[in-house]
Amino acid sequence: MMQVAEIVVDVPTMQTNRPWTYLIPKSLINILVPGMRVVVPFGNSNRQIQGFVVTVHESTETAQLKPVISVIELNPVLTPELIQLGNELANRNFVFMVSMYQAMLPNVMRAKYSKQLRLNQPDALKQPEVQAMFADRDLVDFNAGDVDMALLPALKAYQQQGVLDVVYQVDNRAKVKLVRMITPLLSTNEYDQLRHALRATAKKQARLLTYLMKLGSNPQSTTQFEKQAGVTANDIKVAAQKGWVEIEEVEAYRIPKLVEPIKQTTPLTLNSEQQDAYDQIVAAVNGQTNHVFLLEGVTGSGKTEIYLQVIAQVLSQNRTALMLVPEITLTPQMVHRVKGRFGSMVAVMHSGLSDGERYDEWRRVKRHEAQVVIGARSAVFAPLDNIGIIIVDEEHESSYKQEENPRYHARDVAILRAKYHNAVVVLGSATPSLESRARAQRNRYTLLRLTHRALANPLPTSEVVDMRDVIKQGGDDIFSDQLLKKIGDRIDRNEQSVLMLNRRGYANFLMCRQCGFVPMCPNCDLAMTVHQDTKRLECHICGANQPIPNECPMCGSDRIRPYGTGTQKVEEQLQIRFPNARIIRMDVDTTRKKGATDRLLTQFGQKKADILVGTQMIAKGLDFPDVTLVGILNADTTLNLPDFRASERTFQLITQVSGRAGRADKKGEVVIQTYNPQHYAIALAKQQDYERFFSKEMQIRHTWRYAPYYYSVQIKISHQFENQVAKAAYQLVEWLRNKIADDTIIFGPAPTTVRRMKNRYYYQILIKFKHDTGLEKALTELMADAQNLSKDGIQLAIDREPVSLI
Ligand SMILES: Nc1ncnc2c1ncn2[C@@H]1O[C@H](COP(=O)(O)OP(=O)(O)OP(=O)(O)O)[C@@H](O)[C@H]1O
Ligand SMILES: [Zn+2]
Ligand SMILES: [Zn+2]
Repeated sequence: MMQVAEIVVDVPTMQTNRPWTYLIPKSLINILVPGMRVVVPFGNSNRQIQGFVVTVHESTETAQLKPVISVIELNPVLTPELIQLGNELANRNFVFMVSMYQAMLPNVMRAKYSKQLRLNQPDALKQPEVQAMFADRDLVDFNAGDVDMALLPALKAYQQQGVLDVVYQVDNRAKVKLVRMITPLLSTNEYDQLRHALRATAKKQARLLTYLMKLGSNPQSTTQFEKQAGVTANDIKVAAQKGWVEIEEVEAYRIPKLVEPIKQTTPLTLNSEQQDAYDQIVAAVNGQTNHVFLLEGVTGSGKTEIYLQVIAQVLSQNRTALMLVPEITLTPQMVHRVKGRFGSMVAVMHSGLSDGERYDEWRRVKRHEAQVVIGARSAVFAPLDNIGIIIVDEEHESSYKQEENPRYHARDVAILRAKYHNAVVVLGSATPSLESRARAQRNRYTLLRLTHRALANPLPTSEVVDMRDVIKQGGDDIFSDQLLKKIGDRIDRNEQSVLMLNRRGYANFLMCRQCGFVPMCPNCDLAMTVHQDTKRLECHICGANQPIPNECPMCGSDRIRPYGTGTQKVEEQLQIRFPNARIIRMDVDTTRKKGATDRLLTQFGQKKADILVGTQMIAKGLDFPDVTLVGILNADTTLNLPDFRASERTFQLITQVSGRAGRADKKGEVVIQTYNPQHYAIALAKQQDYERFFSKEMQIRHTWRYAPYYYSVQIKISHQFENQVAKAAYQLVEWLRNKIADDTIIFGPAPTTVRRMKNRYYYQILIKFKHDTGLEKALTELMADAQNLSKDGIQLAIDREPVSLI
């Protein structure tokens, strides 16, 4: 009997997508446990790769097995729960196991490989240049530019003779930050005596001793010590050699910083609706029953306060809490609210952190030093033990779905994890997704409703402005008079306005008035967006950019002009109309730098600006008491998308951004500018009537057989040449037709809305079904086949419940 380990290796292909058995060498017996990262040999060449141990057991058939080479760290990085979850998700979402495991870990744990040349037989080296290369070493880094490419033929020949080997090494990039700490070893008295014994010329040592007397027995970092004592690193080294102090390296955490200090807060007294919701959730928490609640509460109804009090209850039982929020609402304001209640028990996880910060927050959770995690999508994999509650705020947000491989929906993952821990899930939103609301209708989830705002102030009143009339009367196509007047009033009253336009840049596109030419992206079938701040045209799909031409490249005319409106133009035009107004613009372009969102929102919160202009990133979560006006400049941008969720998106967006107005004691107003005033999504958003929207939209979904009545899977397929992708797509549909159930519906193949992206042509196939095991089997087969297709240059992606059909 020998100890063996089942290991999933870092080779994301269909053939390798299973655990492989390895022998555990004597030195690693009792050390190797499931969840650990290891280095193993793989393939005929035995190159070294990273693997994840999934099980350890005994076996008699071990003759053929290769041994594990080493462990990457001594503690497992995945818990048994996460391993099981990873397998389940891989299976369901047509993803490789190893890709799923890696998605659960901080970026720095993604393996990097380096290639090295190892000299085996020094005496066999005859060529002088190669001899020179190995003059003082027998390992040469292949990636670092150490190797003269002219030597490649010679190296290859030596490799074939066995003189040289190419070895692959797994680099561990997960680095702990170390700080050098200095600890005084002697008493104040002893330091004093030493100082008196010094020669008069030993000025620096005297200074060092004087400082040590002040420091008492407290350790201090060497950098701080140097600065405050006015000594050098060398002086400290001498002191250590003399036994005056001890220097050691200790681990330090990189904790993400905020502009403003955290203010501690205490629980508010809940109003009766809040209390009722709280009581039901806490009853489930106390009973440790796995249960899902849908908390449908109008904007500003105090959902966040309920979350905080439920978390407090869970913590009092020594269990842990996970709170997910969409990336764009994981604002410093939200972090302040959670840290204000739970202080250093909180770990924050989102993409705005540096790799080091993310790794350290992850370690704090892993070591049980943080019991509350607040984070965006991928935080759903936080290595928490003993979870009592999982909150998914703004549960309707499409950003919870990871759109690239490995695809997963954080809301689904949250529900799976809660099942494992017998924990409670709270899905919260003012505008729940149709899917979740429908489940509540069928009592799969418990519906909890908050129908009014927490502070007894009413919801804002909304006005819809028909922009067709405005244009007919020769008005401005960006701002209606009604909106301008209201903005002016706010400036006079020293209140604030929020204006949303869902398009960044200056203008949609550039067009020549003479010949009609529109500059297109060279890689995509999409007009390039005008950016006035950088004076460039930019493709919003692939990022390609070029200078804005002064004359038309086709006909030479200088009458080439920007068309349409983006946030930059809104800012510019607003400044012309209100020269004294202070305006902050928030979009991808102004928030790219680390900490920029925090800075801009802090400024707005401190009333250093009158108007906040932005894309949908300002629509959710913001809670500023002096915002009394919200303007939606073009409510139709999301409505016109060719997607069955267009109405739902539009309703959600208008309702959410409207909810930013009048959240404290001042009354709020909303102006909705639209070219489709009669559309039910806009009319019902004006009334903030979610329940009516829900029943209307459910009828439409039923008629057209969409979610939540049908499940859907999208297959996206692409190739460099359009005829190839079309052919493959039609063949695929033919193949599928023989495998699916009678009531399963296939749409397409059809080219995607933007036909060519990044120099590839895209086709899509949409499949709608109720229950279809034949289809499930076909899709698994297809995933295996994707690898063969990729040999012909065809890429294929299977997306369960796609959130965007564009
Ligand atoms: N019980 C309460 N007593 C007093 N103030 C409260 C209470 N509950 C919430 N508030 C306050 O009401 C405001 C709105 O609450 P909160 O931001 O939690 O609402 P929300 O439902 O999460 O809003 P949204 O969905 O619009 O982001 C906040 O300023 C909050 O401090
Ligand atoms: Zn022209
Ligand atoms: Zn492009």
